[in-house]
Amino acid sequence: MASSSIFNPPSSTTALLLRTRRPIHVGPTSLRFSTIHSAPPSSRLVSIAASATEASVAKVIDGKLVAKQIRDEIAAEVSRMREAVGVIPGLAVILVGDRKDSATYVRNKKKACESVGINSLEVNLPADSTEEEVLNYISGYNDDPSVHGILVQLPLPSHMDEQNVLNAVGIEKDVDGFHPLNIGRLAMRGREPLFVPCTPKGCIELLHRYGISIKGKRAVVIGRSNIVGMPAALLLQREDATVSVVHSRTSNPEEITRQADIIIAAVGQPNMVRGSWIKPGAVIIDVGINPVDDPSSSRGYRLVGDVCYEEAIKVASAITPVPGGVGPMTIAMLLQNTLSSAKRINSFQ
Ligand SMILES: Nc1nc(=O)c2c([nH]1)NC[C@@H]1CN(c3ccc(C(=O)N[C@@H](CCC(=O)O)C(=O)O)cc3)C=[N+]21
Repeated sequence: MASSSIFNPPSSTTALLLRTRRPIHVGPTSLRFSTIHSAPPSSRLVSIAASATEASVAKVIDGKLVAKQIRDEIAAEVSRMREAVGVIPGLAVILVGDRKDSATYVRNKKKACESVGINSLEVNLPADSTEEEVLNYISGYNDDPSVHGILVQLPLPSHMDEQNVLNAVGIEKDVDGFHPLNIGRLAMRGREPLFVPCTPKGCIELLHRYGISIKGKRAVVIGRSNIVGMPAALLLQREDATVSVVHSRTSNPEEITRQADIIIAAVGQPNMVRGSWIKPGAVIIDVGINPVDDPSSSRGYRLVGDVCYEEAIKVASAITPVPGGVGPMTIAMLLQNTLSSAKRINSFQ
């Protein structure tokens, strides 16, 4: 098989390869050259020499396409369960306030639910609601057998104690994976969380589905948030990577990042990771979704990642775009968590 197939995009012809999720072991060196040059070993030396002068371009990891594939798989499972036991998975989303970005995300989640046959319930509370009102809704959904997943859209208004609210979500319906018990289990060897947070789970799923092996690799996570950076580092470690976390107090972020075979960037700083930060052949998962002014766009802004895409694409072997990378995967993982919750609650395999 040509070595370039390792990074074949998930088209229908490669769907089988992708679905098997068999780890394909590719060292950083072979990653570096095999993706760009599919030449046989005898001419590899020539390829290496050429790569120093020729511009090479990273494979684009198509999160939108993979997310669509996953939604199709979920839709099939949802109807199988409905036909077998008459249960339809239900997701309750609690949105407090009227932040425009949050409203957009919630709308997208609802659309995604509809597209796979998951029921979505939504409550939009005013920004000046009390924490107690939010807790009351959570408790109602905890007791509601038609609800299998509860998501409290973040950020909450500043007068609420976010952790207190997240703690109230029943652990068996915590499809965001933000409950301290789920996070705690994620951090422990030999334990399994009921749910893994959607964004980091989507990052790992992209690596798996593109046949990029993690075991033994050097991974650098940039950012240490509770919802992305920290769980991403834990997940990579569970996948046997050697993990470093770079954050705002790291004295030499560029130097550390340049050691990485796999970079997960989740800081919310537009274009922070430059080409010079990237080891040639590294794989980049860009979680950042940052609006920057763009008068030429109809919205007046466009979205860019935490990684300078134009520079990175010339150095990396594979990279996720923004938009169309991790974002759609986050929502696909939420649907997957909701389905698996409904299956667990109903003892349906
Ligand atoms: N409890 C909670 N759980 C979350 O999972 C959660 C949250 N709160 N608060 C906000 C963040 C952000 N988030 C995104 C999901 C999808 C896209 C997404 O699909 N983005 C598209 C672009 C969308 C556009 O064009 O505007 C893309 O990257 O291609 C982005 C961001 C989930 N979050």
